Amino acid sequence: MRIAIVTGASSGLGREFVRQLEHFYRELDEIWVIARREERLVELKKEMKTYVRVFAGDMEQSLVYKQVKNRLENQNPDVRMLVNAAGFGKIGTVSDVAQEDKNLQLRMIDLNCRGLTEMTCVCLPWMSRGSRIVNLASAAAFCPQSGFAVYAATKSYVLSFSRGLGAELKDKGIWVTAVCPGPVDTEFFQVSGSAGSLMKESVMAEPYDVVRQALLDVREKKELSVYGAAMKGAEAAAKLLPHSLVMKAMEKWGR
Ligand SMILES: NC(=O)C1=CN([C@@H]2O[C@H](COP(=O)(O)OP(=O)(O)OC[C@H]3O[C@@H](n4cnc5c(N)ncnc54)[C@H](OP(=O)(O)O)[C@@H]3O)[C@@H](O)[C@H]2O)C=CC1
Ligand SMILES: CC(=O)[C@H](N)C(=O)O
Repeated sequence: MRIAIVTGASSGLGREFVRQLEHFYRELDEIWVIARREERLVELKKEMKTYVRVFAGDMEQSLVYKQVKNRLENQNPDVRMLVNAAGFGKIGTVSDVAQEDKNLQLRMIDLNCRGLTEMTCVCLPWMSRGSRIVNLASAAAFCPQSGFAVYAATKSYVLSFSRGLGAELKDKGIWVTAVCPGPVDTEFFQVSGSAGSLMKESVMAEPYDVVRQALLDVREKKELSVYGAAMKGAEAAAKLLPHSLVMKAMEKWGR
């Protein structure tokens, strides 16, 4: 049985991956979807032609990983693709966010870094030559960001982890792609607080376009998927210029 597993499938980019996977990979027998909001996952299941198996659970807790692992052990599927999309951010300085909720940033690190790593480790034994791992990093991974410091740091982890893991798995024919979009119009900003700046609003992308580009890049075994000219420019700037300069520019125009 050939399956794909998608975390964060109840909205935004994760849900869009599930929708487009059906068209990109016609040979899938099942898509397993993970998020806390079960009713959203059930809704998604209803609209899909491919069988969708729902795992409703909190990835900050251990139970859902055990449930996925048990199911993998029982069914012994070939995991053709893992999409790690579950994640969140919070706009604000480290001290302001901590004052509002002292655990929030720690939970962010837990979900964005530990959760993504744990789900990858759970799935890896069931992946084989040609399988793909798709990790939602962000353009925020390219350079530190004041006012979004913990989030950007978690995404630098995702980018670095994806590249290191990709190098480890290359000989096994398993390909890892880090997806690094700029702002995308999803529920992300309802959780994080407003996208805020005119600059962010002006480069806001649609989930459909970002995911389509990502799946094309995944097909071509690209290490990175960066959607749009503006974010490609941001990637180049962060490579070529001192980060202190890029950070100043972002402070001036980015918020
Ligand atoms: N939107 C953007 O501008 C960008 C987003 N990204 C990244 O893309 C990924 C997806 O974000 P996006 O789709 O935009 O945001 P959304 O808020 O639309 O989706 C986030 C998803 O993560 C799930 N999730 C959140 N917390 C948990 C949890 N504790 N356990 C299980 N699932 C959880 C949510 O499901 P539920 O609440 O039901 O649990 C939801 O399905 C994130 O990693 C984000 O950092 C990267 C670059 C840009
Ligand atoms: C939420 C994101 O990851 C996005 N790249 C942004 O910086 O707004």
